[in-house]
Amino acid sequence: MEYISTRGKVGSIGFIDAFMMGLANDGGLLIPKNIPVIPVETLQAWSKLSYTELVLELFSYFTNDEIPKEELKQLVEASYSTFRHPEVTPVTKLSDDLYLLELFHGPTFAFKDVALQFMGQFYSYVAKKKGVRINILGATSGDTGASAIEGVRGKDGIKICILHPHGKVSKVQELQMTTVQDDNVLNLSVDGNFDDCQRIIKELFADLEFKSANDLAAINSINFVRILAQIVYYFYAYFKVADNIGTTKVNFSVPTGNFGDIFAGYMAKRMGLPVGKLILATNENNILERFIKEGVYMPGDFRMTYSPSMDIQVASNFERYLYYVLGEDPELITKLMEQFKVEGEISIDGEALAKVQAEFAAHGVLGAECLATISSVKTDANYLLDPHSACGVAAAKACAAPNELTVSLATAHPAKFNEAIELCGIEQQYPEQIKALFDKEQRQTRIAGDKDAIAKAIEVFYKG
Ligand SMILES: Cc1ncc(COP(=O)(O)O)c(C=O)c1O
Ligand SMILES: N[C@@H](CCOP(=O)(O)O)C(=O)O
Repeated sequence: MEYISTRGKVGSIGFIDAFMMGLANDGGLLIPKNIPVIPVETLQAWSKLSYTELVLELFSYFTNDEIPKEELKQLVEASYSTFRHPEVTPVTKLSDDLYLLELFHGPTFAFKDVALQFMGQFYSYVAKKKGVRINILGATSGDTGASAIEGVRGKDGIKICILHPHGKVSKVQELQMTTVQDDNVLNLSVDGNFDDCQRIIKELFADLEFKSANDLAAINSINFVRILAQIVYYFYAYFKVADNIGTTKVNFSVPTGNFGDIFAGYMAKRMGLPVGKLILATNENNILERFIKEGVYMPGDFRMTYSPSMDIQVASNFERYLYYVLGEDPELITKLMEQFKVEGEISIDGEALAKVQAEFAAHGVLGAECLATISSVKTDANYLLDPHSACGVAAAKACAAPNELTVSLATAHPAKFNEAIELCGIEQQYPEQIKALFDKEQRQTRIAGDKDAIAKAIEVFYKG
């Protein structure tokens, strides 16, 4: 498998090079040159595998044997040995046609651990094998940061700097990031919102001189390995709920912000998994809902919501999807992304929009509906959803036709977002690991949302 950029100016590169490049050097996003299609007989064989066995089988289509089999197996097993559930991402039934895919059994209680536990192991492997320094730079609306830090804290040859929007993450998310005392971790608390943090790191990655001088590496979903690891659980969940592997269709409802998770679902569908609709759930920050319904991709006003990790307007992975839906034309994508930078809008219509609407449904879940969903699922099924997962369930109910089988992604544990849970009048017990955070000392640096100031701070940290 070779990897190319959505903007066409990187050439074809291998798996490890794509991992290390993160954001494509031409400013685009890396994608596999061809999407492998898995035959039905293979799907049937895969349906009997454990989670880690499935990871290895699926990765084998993407890694080109660049990592010797036995070493990859050790990395994968180490990655998922930190999960609290033996199935890694178990599926639970909410009703006859609605299932939850629980993605929060990793160390930081959010779906990010599924990919970032592996990426932590993989960065460490590459640092040792190649004798290179790795300086991770990431932006977070709360969950990626905690998970990425957990994946690499204390690891030799690796430093990590995470930008989070000051005062716009939940208390537990903030504690998870800022109570880590390892010297290889820097938390910058940025005056601004997540879009500002993401724009700044993308600009720093796009400055190739700065990127190379500082050995920058990416852990956000701009890195294709994040997407790859997230494709696995769509297959795993499908195998748990489908009666006839290869023919039964299953919808997936996905709480969405940066479009990484649902793009992994799109890839799974392109790989031959019988996915019905991909149901995109947003909160009030609903640029993607508007795109799917109207074909217009244009940021609205930033809103703080009960699901802060999804408080995102400019969705990183949208460019990857646009590339596919508009006929894999890198020149067109380059033009459209330039246009977006200048005019702040991309519009599609006609056949392209019809294609989008055939693949996706969308529902914007406002605050009241989010809280009502948490309350009703607690009452009806005695299951406590976090506010992001509640958006997924609300969208599944709004978009799936009666009797269609739907899996809704439970992307975080409710203990991370007690602010919303309390508003529902529900008292929850924190897991011990989360309770312990409140007694720890915090370390973070407040900084203006200014690219140059941030570049200076991270340079000092990486060189120190
Ligand atoms: C708990 C939670 N749910 C959903 C999302 C949205 O996922 P994505 O950004 O991949 O669309 C995020 C953030 O990414 C998150 O942290
Ligand atoms: N919601 C995310 C935002 C970053 O998304 P990513 O998937 O590109 O890392 C977060 O929790 O930080």
